[in-house]
Amino acid sequence: MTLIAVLSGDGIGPEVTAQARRVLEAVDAGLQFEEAPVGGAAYLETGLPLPPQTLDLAKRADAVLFGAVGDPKFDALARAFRPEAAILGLRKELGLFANLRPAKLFPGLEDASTLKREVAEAIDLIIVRELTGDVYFGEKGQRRTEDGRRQGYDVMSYGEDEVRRIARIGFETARTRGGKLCSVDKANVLETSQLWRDVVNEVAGDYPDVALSHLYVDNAAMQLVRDPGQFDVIVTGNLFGDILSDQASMCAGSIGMLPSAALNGDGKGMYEPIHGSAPDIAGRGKANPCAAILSAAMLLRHSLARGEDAGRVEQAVARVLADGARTPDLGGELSTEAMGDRVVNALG
Ligand SMILES: NC(=O)C1=CN([C@@H]2O[C@H](COP(=O)(O)OP(=O)(O)OC[C@H]3O[C@@H](n4cnc5c(N)ncnc54)[C@H](O)[C@@H]3O)[C@@H](O)[C@H]2O)C=CC1
Ligand SMILES: CC(C)CC(=O)C(=O)O
Ligand SMILES: [Mg+2]
Repeated sequence: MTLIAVLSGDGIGPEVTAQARRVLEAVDAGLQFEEAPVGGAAYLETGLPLPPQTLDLAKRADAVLFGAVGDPKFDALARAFRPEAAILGLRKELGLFANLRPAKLFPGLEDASTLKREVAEAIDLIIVRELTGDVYFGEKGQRRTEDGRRQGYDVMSYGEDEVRRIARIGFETARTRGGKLCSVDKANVLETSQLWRDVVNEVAGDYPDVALSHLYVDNAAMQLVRDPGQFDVIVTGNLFGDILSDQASMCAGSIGMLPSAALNGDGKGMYEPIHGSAPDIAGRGKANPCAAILSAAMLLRHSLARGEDAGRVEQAVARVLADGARTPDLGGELSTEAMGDRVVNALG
């Protein structure tokens, strides 16, 4: 029996996750699903954003299908109780250090991209984002300086082992694609980045067949909109990867199009769209479910070793988009559920 934990969360999380689950059910009626509350929904139910029974389910399951967490109504809570603590906790507890975020333009979405058609057409890259380190997990807090002023701090740090293992994922990913890896850092200013760059260069010795380059993150952000076709695989830290992937999503037409896989290097994975809970459109059937559906395809490929089924789902999404199916973010009028219907029907 294959068990999928479904943690759909807040805002549009449940709306898009429902469509991803339907697609998985259409691919294999034998998959078992178990749902558990997470994020703001879990806080309201249990007083905790990541209750022990939810974490236990995520650990027991063969894979986790995750929606999104967060809502402004929880902003005043202490950090440990905010919905976002749940996703950071899951990533840490499950050891999901490698986040794959593919960005490519599906044929038909050229006009949805913020880039000129001929520039947009070339985007087909994967951001390999480190996911359990960096400022998100360093010491943090607020304090008073000696003169009584408030100060906030978040410590950015990386150990060499953390950099080495994500660099290896970057090189291995590049090997399966175009053989090009671009490491993104801020080594002209940050010690963390200098270590990052040194370690990536050391690991490169094991991958002479991969062409390695380095970019500072500010330049990388600019290059991503100037000429995204130059990138094959980008490997970068947690913070930079978070920001660059949202940016890459608009090159590919919408933040509602980008899926992700968070992996522990041993088959365990959590699969989620890169977007958040989108409180501005939640509850109105306006969310694009494609990112969640494509995340389900990544689940099939990476946790269930069912690459052929993953390809079927990706082709179904490509087919309905080529036929003109569009949610509002892509300039259309289809509801979240209607878009899910189209993809399920295209699966045949
Ligand atoms: N993985 C997660 O659970 C994440 C959670 N968040 C949380 O989500 C909440 C909202 O954050 P925001 O900064 O507004 O980012 P967001 O990604 O939720 O939304 C940004 C913009 O993109 C639009 N958008 C997002 N997903 C869409 C989709 N599938 N279809 C159509 N439009 C879509 C939204 O309507 C909004 O205008 C916050 O509480 C934040 O902390 C943010 C990012 C990731
Ligand atoms: C709550 C955030 C750390 C999640 C996020 O923005 C992301 O992983 O893309
Ligand atoms: Mg993000």
